[in-house]
Amino acid sequence: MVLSSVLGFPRIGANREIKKAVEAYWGGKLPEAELLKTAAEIRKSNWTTIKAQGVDLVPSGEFTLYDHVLEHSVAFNVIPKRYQGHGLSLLDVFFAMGRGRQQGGVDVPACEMKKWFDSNYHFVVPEISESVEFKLNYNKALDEFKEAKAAGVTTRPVILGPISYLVLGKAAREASAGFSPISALAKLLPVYEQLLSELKAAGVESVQIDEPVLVLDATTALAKEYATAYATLSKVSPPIVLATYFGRLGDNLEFVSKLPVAALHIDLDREPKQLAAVATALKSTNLLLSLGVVSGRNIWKTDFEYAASLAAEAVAVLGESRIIIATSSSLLHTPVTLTNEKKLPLDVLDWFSFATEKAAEVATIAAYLSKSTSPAVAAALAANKESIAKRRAFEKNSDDAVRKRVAAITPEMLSRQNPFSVRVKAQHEHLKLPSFPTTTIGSFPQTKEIRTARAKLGKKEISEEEYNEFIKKEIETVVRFQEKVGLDILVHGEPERNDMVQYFGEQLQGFVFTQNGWVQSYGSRYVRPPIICADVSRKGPMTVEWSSYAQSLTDKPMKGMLTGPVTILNWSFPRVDISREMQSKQLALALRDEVNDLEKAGISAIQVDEPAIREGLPLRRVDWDAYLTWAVDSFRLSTAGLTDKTQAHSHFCYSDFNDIFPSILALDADVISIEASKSDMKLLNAFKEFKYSNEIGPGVYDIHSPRVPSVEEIKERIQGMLTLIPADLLYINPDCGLKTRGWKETEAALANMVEAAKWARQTFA
Ligand code: MET
Ligand SMILES: [Zn+2]
Repeated sequence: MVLSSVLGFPRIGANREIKKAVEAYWGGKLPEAELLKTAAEIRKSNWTTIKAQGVDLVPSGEFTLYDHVLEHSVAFNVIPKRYQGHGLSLLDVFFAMGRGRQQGGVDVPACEMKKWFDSNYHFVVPEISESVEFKLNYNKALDEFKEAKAAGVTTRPVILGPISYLVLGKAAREASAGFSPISALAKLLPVYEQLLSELKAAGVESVQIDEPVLVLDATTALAKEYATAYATLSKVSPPIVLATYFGRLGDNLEFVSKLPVAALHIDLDREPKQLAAVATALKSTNLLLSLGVVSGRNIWKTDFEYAASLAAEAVAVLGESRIIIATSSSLLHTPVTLTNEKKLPLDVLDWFSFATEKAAEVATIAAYLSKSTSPAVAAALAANKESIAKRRAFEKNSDDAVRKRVAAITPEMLSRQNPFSVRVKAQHEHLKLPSFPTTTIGSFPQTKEIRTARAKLGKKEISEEEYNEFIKKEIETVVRFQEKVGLDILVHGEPERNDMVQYFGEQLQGFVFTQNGWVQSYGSRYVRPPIICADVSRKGPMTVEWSSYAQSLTDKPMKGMLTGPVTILNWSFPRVDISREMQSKQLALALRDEVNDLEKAGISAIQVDEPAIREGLPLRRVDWDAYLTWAVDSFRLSTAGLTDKTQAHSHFCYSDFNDIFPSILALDADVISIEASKSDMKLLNAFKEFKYSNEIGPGVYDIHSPRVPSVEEIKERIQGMLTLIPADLLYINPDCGLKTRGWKETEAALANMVEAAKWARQTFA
């Protein structure tokens, strides 16, 4: 019999229960016990749901109230000194590390956060040094296994493997120069041994150990560490399913297939081509092969025939008994269930599968391969066949005008009329900017009032006119505040936007939307990615009215604000029937029209945000160039229609941009703002290597925390930047948009920022 397995499930609850509970707890409105009760309810519901779909191997232990990597850090006692000694409970230490804390005399910023591989999920980066005293503060995998058992579900605990944990970490500040986290492996392993032997003692039948770094190039050098670690762990552990995802094993297959584990999981959604090599490599071993055929990253219904054909290939080499049908990765990147979608037309709804439905998919495919004679399985197969055929028929409808326009893109369309050195003069004259210009990244606090107004509009409790009036007032408040505090390039604050991608998707042709398709981005922040389902085009101007209105209120330059083509693509669920490049170019053309319209309407600075450009980067270096070429071209295509005097801005955040810095340069944006303070200004190292010749504002303070940076602190950052960036190129701005912040801290922080900029003008200009 072929078994089915799910690698992980969303932790947010079908109705975002966790968000509500966690935020209430942070706000002091929910006691810890209640929070933990909600968490337990979600876990139980997840286990029973997955089991009810017929899945054999149900995951546990991957649940978290913030981030699963952070869970490992706190459980392993990898808690930086700055979070210790405040008398906080372990739960509050956990949250303080995730989001910072400024309360009751404690004032600590959050730990660094990074994107999880090429997804829009963010993890909290472990800080490792020689002095970390690893110990097991608690065994979450064990606790949740027992909890599931009590709820009537036997689960397969999931943990992040020791090598991935260390490789994803960074050297703590107190570590000695040249310290590499992986060198702590020998000290960390005993903790894993204890954790795993406790699982074994509790009767756990198999454990899923995630080692996603195995799909990265850099891991090849770690073959020895893998061999040592897994030789040690396999002695005390329940049988290990070694899980890889988001990419291919490549050369690492050679050593991975020799590890003393019971099974290997591979991602066949992303890398179906690796199947033949992996199956062959496992042939002479006893390992089972878990086939990730149901996408953990996208929402399209799985084509059962295709999945079964892949599985058949593996069965031919290894035999049925050595095959497991699985999701490609954790389902954490997909929404919880389709049953919450009441507004999608039925034929559209039929294209999709969310986490719950995907659990049913793995079970059905496994049953099919096991030659099940169940009528329910037969019906599911028939329904799948029909649904896939209908979707393929729909996908054939291309928009000829859009396709022709993409085909007609010329090299001239990718370049501004003059080089930056010429443009910058025209721009400074036109915009009348002081040295060290101050600006923000776009959004201002999305207050409860704003969200309520939008919800009311959605429920038709207020009219479009009333809503627009409300938004106008908001814009006016934001403009007046910026004038008062003394910012130089203003923004309208983006109050009309539910989300920086969704807002555009809703106005473009080619997208569909879910009501409840929330996916965790970080902590309690969730996004609802739009779905690209057809060729994309602009129906009409999208932001021109708001930007013009905002500009009409002030003599200061108003920055227009757009989300870039690559980011819209990377933060949507893309089509799988045409290339990402094609989708990106279609988006770029639509945005190019918007950029040109904004300029015509008198907007002289236009920011095209590309925070997600890095996360779309292929995980293997050999694949980089192809992606970066079309990504850079897409950005240039959207902005190159501007005349010299109009500034094209762009913005980047929460990724390590150092390694794609040449491509950031190649965008030829006049000004970029880039998050820098949360990653300890390490971004600035890139300036040592590459000379950035256009204008740039590395963020001077972290915006993910309500903590207000002092003037001194900002001055220090500016001083640090000036050691690497010429004074005449430097802009002063926060790390990112302020939408998650409250007004109180926003006002205080921006006032401090402006004061620091004034000091810089006096001191360095
Ligand atoms: C994640 S980047 C956000 C950029 C956007 N303009 C904002 O300010 O919110
Ligand atoms: Zn940002």
